[in-house]
Amino acid sequence: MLEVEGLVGGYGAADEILKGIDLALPARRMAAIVGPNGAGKSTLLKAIAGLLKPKAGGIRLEGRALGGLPPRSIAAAGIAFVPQEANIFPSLSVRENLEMGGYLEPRATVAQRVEALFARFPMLAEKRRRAARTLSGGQRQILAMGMALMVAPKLLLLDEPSAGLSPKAAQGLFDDIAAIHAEGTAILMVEQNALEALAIAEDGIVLVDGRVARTGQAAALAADPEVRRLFLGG
Ligand SMILES: Nc1ncnc2c1ncn2[C@@H]1O[C@H](COP(=O)(O)OP(=O)(O)OP(=O)(O)O)[C@@H](O)[C@H]1O
Repeated sequence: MLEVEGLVGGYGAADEILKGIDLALPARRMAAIVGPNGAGKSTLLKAIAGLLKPKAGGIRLEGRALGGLPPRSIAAAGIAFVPQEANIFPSLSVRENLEMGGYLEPRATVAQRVEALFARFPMLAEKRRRAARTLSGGQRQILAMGMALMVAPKLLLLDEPSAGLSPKAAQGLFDDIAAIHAEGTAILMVEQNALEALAIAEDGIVLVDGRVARTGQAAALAADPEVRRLFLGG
């Protein structure tokens, strides 16, 4: 469903963070992108979401070229991006945040999807009138994912969803991510908690210095002593 070919790009004219990335993700599949700090993992997600203009290479969703399109068109094509930071509106209520997530959708669809998300995540229903700033870190991440799910995306891009969470909160969040995937959404997730991410993903992609160093079945990569030693901190 998603094909990335020879993707080169960075933040300025001179810097090249992504040095020729190739990857493919079938429909409904989940892949974890892991690798050392500064490898370009977040940059890759930003490029797919249209926040960075690639210098070279292609990005296709179901055969349609997306490289160079504005983020709004990429969202409309079915890709929703949850950035690592500033991914909710703190002063708006939980419900208003979800409504913002669906601002491209017709009003009736928004109301329906908010109700579906309340049924799916009872915590969001319970706190629907609370300002988002009063949520815990893990609850904020669920709200941020809920906002992304408001467009019923084919592909969800998650940038370090467990960042800053306690191990227990992170595990709860990973369980929710696994459930969202099981319900049929393809997910490409960047994670520092590499082993936990590989445990819920089907595929693993190890990114090192702007290039794909290894790909394979997530479980096989997590069990590979060389991958563990070189890329996953032992
Ligand atoms: N907004 C930005 N402007 C300029 N350079 C940036 C920006 N964001 C990231 N970079 C640079 O791009 C490179 C890759 O960063 P990126 O955040 O993609 O790495 P990462 O693999 O996600 O790392 P981490 O695991 O530490 O989050 C780094 O050298 C970083 O300094």
